[in-house]
Amino acid sequence: MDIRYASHPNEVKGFDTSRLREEILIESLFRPGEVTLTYSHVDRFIAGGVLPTGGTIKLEADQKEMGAEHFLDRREIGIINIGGRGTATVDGTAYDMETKDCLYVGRGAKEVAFASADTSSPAKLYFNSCPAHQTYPTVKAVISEANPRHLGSLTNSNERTIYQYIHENGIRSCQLVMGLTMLKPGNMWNTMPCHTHNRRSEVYFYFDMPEDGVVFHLMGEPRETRHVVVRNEQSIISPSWSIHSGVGTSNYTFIWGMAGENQAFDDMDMVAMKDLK
Ligand SMILES: O=C[C@H](O)[C@@H](O)CC(=O)C(=O)O
Ligand SMILES: [Zn+2]
Repeated sequence: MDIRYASHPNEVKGFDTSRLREEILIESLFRPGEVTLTYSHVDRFIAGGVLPTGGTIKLEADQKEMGAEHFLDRREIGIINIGGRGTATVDGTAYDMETKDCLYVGRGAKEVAFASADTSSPAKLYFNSCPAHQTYPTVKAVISEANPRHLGSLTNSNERTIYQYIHENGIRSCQLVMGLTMLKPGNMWNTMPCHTHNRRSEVYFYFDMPEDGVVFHLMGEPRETRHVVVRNEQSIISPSWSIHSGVGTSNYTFIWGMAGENQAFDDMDMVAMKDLK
């Protein structure tokens, strides 16, 4: 699996474009018939994707890097389908996964496997996983069961709805907080005004973008910002000290996942617009 390390903000200031991309961008998450895994030492967060184009694909532990027999021996996972209909089977129980359905699987599940209902329009299962100290029940939620929060306005080009799936008042977990944000047509900005949360790191996964569309994702300390050009179905790892915001060439959707010290979604350190550099 692809291993990423944590970097000090003072070191990141000196990175050129390719070094910054190597550290924080995950360029390829969906490969036919494979599970892709990126392991970040920031909060030991794993982000990955599964694209079942043939038979069933199992989620397996990287024996060397995880030192575990099963992927979820000491972890929990949140999975959101962004593709065609599929199934996620957890220890023999099959969960139907339509697009934008979310499945949380608690620590200790042994066999997790994925399949597409129709391989001509395969499921695309994006997931986030982090260490877990106890078992919370495995629960599925459809988008209408997620908690919607409407934010922004068309005049600020940032009208969007945040759907919270795994959070303090929704699907329970040890660390993982996860959901997705959909921008309304004509809106291109996410998370501006921006924030940091030194208590948690966060991974963004951008999708529902045209192939030639880009998001200029903004990262860095508030007074030392940098951008990374992100394309459809790519992820960005945001260390806890970094802002995470972006502007696209058209509207898009993104999945956010967080882990760390707390799960308090609103515990953010807002950055005043006058302080950005
Ligand atoms: O800590 C919370 C996260 O950064 C996101 O949920 C923000 C977001 O989806 C948005 O403003 O559109
Ligand atoms: Zn955030």
